[in-house]
Amino acid sequence: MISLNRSSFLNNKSISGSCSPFLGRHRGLVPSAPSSLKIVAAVSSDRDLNGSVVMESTLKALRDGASVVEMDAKTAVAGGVQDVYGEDTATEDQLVTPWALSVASGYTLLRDPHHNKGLAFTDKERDAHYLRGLLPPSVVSQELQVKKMMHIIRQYQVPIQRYMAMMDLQERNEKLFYKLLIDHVEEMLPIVYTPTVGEACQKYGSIFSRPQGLYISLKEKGRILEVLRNWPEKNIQVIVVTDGERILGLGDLGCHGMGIPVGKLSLYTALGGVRPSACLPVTIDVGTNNEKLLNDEFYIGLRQRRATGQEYAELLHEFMTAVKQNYGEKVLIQFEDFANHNAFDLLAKYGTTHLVFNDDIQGTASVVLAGLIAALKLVGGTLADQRFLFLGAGEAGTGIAELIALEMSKQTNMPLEETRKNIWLVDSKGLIVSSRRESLQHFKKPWAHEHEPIKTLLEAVNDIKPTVLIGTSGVGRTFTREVVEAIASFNEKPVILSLSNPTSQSECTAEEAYTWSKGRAIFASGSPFPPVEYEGKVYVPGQANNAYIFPGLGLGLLMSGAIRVHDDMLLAASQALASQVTQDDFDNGRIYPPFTNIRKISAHIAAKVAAKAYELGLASRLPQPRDLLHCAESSMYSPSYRSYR
Ligand SMILES: NC(=O)C1=CN([C@@H]2O[C@H](COP(=O)(O)OP(=O)(O)OC[C@H]3O[C@@H](n4cnc5c(N)ncnc54)[C@H](OP(=O)(O)O)[C@@H]3O)[C@@H](O)[C@H]2O)C=CC1
Ligand SMILES: CC(=O)C(=O)O
Ligand SMILES: [Mg+2]
Repeated sequence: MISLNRSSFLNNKSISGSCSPFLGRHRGLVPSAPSSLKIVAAVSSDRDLNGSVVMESTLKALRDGASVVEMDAKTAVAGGVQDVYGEDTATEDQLVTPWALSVASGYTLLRDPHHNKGLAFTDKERDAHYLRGLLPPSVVSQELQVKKMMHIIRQYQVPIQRYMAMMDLQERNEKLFYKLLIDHVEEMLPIVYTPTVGEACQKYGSIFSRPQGLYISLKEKGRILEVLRNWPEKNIQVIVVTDGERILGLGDLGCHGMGIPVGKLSLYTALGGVRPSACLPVTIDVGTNNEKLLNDEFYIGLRQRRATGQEYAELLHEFMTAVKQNYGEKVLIQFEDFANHNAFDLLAKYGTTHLVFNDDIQGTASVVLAGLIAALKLVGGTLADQRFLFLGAGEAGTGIAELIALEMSKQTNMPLEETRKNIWLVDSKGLIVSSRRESLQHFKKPWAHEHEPIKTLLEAVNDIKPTVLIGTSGVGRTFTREVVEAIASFNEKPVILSLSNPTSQSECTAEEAYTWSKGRAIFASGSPFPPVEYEGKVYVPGQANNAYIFPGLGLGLLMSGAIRVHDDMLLAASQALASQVTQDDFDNGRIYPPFTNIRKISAHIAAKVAAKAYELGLASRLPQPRDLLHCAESSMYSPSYRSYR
């Protein structure tokens, strides 16, 4: 188990001393990503996730006792050298990070979450890796470890304790963490993701034990590239970044927003099969305007009010530039939970130069469109036959509205300006209408239709008479009984989506939607609700959450080597997700498939997204694989333990 660390350098200069000469002695056989190195060290490995092949010759050389080196496909074919540490390219006056390679064994191996197997180390491995006596004699299977962990986690009554137990496991034994998450996805998702991750962010300072992810604060201005180089993994493929200003529907949580990128990336691995070492969670700390946090002795971020304007823009620009410089053109950057006054601008600014997407605007749009396409099977008619009303006209609301309008336009050949007229949005000041145009933020302007001003949602429902009601306000219990009864009074099957997270912010509960509509609502929510029994029938609400989309979308982008995200990819992802809803789901009133099949679903989404990337000429991984679905499925990370020689 070859791991890369700086402590070995600090403890033993001769090890690091061997790094540079080592490079010199083995031109073409350079140390590259530690993740690949780990795989090289495992006897059975021949391919790492997302395609890079570990050369059989390297494996053979290792078996034959050659030095511990890695040769990736690129290096072997071109004979070139990937200077992942920046050491070769650094001039004499530039500082370099003294990364060193070492083989983890004994106590260090047990403390290395990437390689630790706990009691699952075999007797042979215990002998080979100096583990004798460091573990009790029993040898158990990974399945038994999963069973035991589930037993422990289920004993915790409080969700945050379950969250902490999961985070602890992730820090201790990564493969076991992912096996648990994958094998028990329906049960574990609400723990590592919404709603519990919301509570975890609110309490992040108090529960903080070991840091996860990379913190980039104003203190690091001018040194972000250096900071990126402190991260131990070098082959990063996906970054989820937040500045913590709009964490779920919980507002500005500053640096405590880190729980979100960490959680989202664990889903990239568990749901989308992207290997964990390729994932980098980042929190940009520009301060917080949350007074409670500023006065909280356990707050872990900068104690200052948020930087804005040029100072903010410069830090973000330095980050975006450094990411590209360090990880190349094709690293995927997912913007997450930024406030809308930055989110739209960042997406517009970097959408043309980087592989970026905003999950709250685009991922959410794609998942909701998928649900609506599926819902049409229950409601009847086409998308263009529907009238949509949103509560909330921010990132999620206008993002969804725009994608629906785009899909309608494609289906009907009507101009976008026309299809938008089927869609109405209410914000905190009431219905968005033309008389408000001048004072509206730019992303609301396309929705300012001709209409008398309306102040309340109930009035808007009664006036617009929507067939579909979508909550993206971040404010709980805003779909009141009157609102639900009103929409149910003129729709046989009203579609009601309460998208706001976490559960406390949901516009209504599943029980309220079914009861107040007398069992006629087609309901889905951002955070999960349990099944509801109403007048003897059981209704199973779906979860309209971007977690259905971003892991598969990301995998498709990586697989194809896409260089940009295109709206047609979001539409392709929606169609792929909608096609996975079965008759059995419909019979239960669901417009989304269960998360139990999510890896299969993500593979389908990835294949369609990748196909679209090739079709649009945005794919760089050539030639196009013949069977993209097989390619997606076979490249997924496996949480099963590997054998160590
Ligand atoms: N299910 C999912 O997958 C996703 C869910 N979400 C959830 O959606 C919610 C909103 O996120 P996002 O769009 O990014 O947030 P934004 O802050 O961008 O938008 C919120 C919108 O809600 C409006 N609003 C706030 N309070 C009220 C109110 N009392 N009545 C009417 N409108 C109100 C705001 O009005 P104004 O503009 O006037 O201030 C604004 O237009 C969050 O809870 C988030 O968790 C987000 C992404 C994905
Ligand atoms: C799900 C999500 O991305 C959000 O609530 O912000
Ligand atoms: Mg989000």
